[in-house]
Amino acid sequence: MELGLVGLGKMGGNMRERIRRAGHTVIGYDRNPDLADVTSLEELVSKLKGPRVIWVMVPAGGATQSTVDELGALLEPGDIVVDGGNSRWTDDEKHAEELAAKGIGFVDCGVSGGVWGLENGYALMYGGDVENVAKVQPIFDALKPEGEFGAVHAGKVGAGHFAKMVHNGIEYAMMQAYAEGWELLEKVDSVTDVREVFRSWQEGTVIRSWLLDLAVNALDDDEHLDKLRGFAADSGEGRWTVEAAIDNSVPLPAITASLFARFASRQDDSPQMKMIAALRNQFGGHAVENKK
Ligand SMILES: O=C(CO)[C@H](O)[C@H](O)COP(=O)(O)O
Repeated sequence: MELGLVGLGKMGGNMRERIRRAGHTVIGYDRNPDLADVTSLEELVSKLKGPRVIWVMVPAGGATQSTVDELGALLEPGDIVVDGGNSRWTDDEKHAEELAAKGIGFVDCGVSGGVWGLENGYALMYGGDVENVAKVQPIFDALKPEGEFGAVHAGKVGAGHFAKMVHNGIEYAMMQAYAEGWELLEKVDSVTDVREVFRSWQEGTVIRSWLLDLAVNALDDDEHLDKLRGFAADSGEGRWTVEAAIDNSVPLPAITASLFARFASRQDDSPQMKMIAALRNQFGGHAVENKK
């Protein structure tokens, strides 16, 4: 089948290649002309035969919103827009309604696989009407990993991004657990080769996982991670997971703590620990450390 793909960055560029390898025609548009097959969204739409399927793979928020708005003005009834970015699931219903008013279908799809997806396939979590999902199915089949699992029609519009958001929340907590264990192992003198401990865990243990494999890759590149600064950004999915937990009164202590650990990583000094130190000093006369 034919697909229009908007956004050819780290994810979209490799997805175009994987879909082409499966024998489909992909016309890609990106603001960067070096990556694009066409020079504008208008040209992209004009080159596709209807009913069209356009997959949007741009950053969540403003960029996705403006792309959906522009496509809404260019597409025709019966066409479908797929949002494959890491959009907040609450945006999906809005996009579906906006496009439905013009007879255009909408499917949301959480995509996981990162830079390894080209070879390994992309895990897909999608939401939307059965009829709309069916029109995109050949593309889902091309992108998904080989084998029985790796793709799911999670429910109605928004369910795909909700499932991906929870996946990323779990990703936060798992990474935090490996990171904490690694720091503790590095701290003690009795363990002389932390990297080999991590490597040994890759087989037979209850904590083996792809994230653990990636941790070993990272330690092979830089045994004590000396080249890195202890700073971690976040793109929003962890926050949205915690917000959804609050809205639904679901306790998420591990995921919430892993999000907050990232915030702590952005401070050179801890204002709240100054207050703790001051209070311990006030009530117990405990020693404080003064700035040099
Ligand atoms: O979707 C992904 C992996 O599954 C992204 O790589 C992930 O969302 C990165 O998120 P953050 O910047 O918040 O760590």
